[in-house]
Amino acid sequence: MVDLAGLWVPLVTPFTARDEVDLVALRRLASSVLDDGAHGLVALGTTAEPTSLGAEERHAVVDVCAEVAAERGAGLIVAAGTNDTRTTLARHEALADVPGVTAALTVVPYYVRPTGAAVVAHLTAVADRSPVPVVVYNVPVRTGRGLGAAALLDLAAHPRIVGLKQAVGALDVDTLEVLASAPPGFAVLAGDDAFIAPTVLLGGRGAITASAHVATERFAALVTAASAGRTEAVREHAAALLPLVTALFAEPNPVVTKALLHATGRIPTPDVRMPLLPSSAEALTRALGALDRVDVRRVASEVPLTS
Ligand SMILES: O=C(O)C1=N[C@H](C(=O)O)C[C@H](O)C1
Repeated sequence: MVDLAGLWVPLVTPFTARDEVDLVALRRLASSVLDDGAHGLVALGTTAEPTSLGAEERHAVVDVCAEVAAERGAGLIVAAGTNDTRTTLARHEALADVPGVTAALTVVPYYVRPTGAAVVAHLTAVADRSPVPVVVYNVPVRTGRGLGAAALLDLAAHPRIVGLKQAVGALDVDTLEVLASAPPGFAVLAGDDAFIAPTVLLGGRGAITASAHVATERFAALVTAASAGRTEAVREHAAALLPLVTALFAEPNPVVTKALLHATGRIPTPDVRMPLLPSSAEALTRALGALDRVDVRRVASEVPLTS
């Protein structure tokens, strides 16, 4: 049984002023979110700007995340999907050499626009050969192709496909069908930060949440409360966090999050690589205000302990 329950933070890639990956800052960030209640780390998620990293940089990022996860006994998901099957297979096979990987995150191939049947064939071929379990990443706004309930439930029946990061911008009927009908060992994770509460209340196992770089304790408490069905607490946490989530996603992820982490002294620069542009001053001001209004101390007793 793969343990995907809880809050997973897809880490940004901090850059130095010389545009190098700052592995020291990455290590610090990874440790801090685990200290603050995250169950695990996601390396090379969309938030990490993976398409702007070279092969050596990608390896270095994964190595740091693997080290920190191992030190803390935390989970590690590594995003290994891309838009061609051969490269996707090679990236999954390479995970055999990374210790402690909980699962690979495998995105629906973007840009190419294969048929639904072809996307299922791609994900099945990858899962057949992957040395680690696979979590499917369904994010049509980024990929141009979305998977509906029938395809997702087909994939959920594969013994190596253990979960779904669902990011369809809504709690739609397909998501409800998957939550209702997926096998017990299959974990649905909220992939849109604004939809953690309803997804987990309806049976989702947790969330992969870029916003949780900040106010991590409160996001962890939200997931914990929703998993336990404590609806009053869920409403309170979700209401407190929504302005922060909308502020962080006012511009393309992760530009505002990086600006906020820099402004609060947690990464050395707010820099993103082109084609992203840095956050506007207005978006940062709004995010700082939203973060200021989240009371993280309200939740101390609800944060699950990591080892
Ligand atoms: O990197 C991720 O994983 C996430 N990416 C999403 C996106 O940028 O679309 C947002 C989500 O919080 C996690």
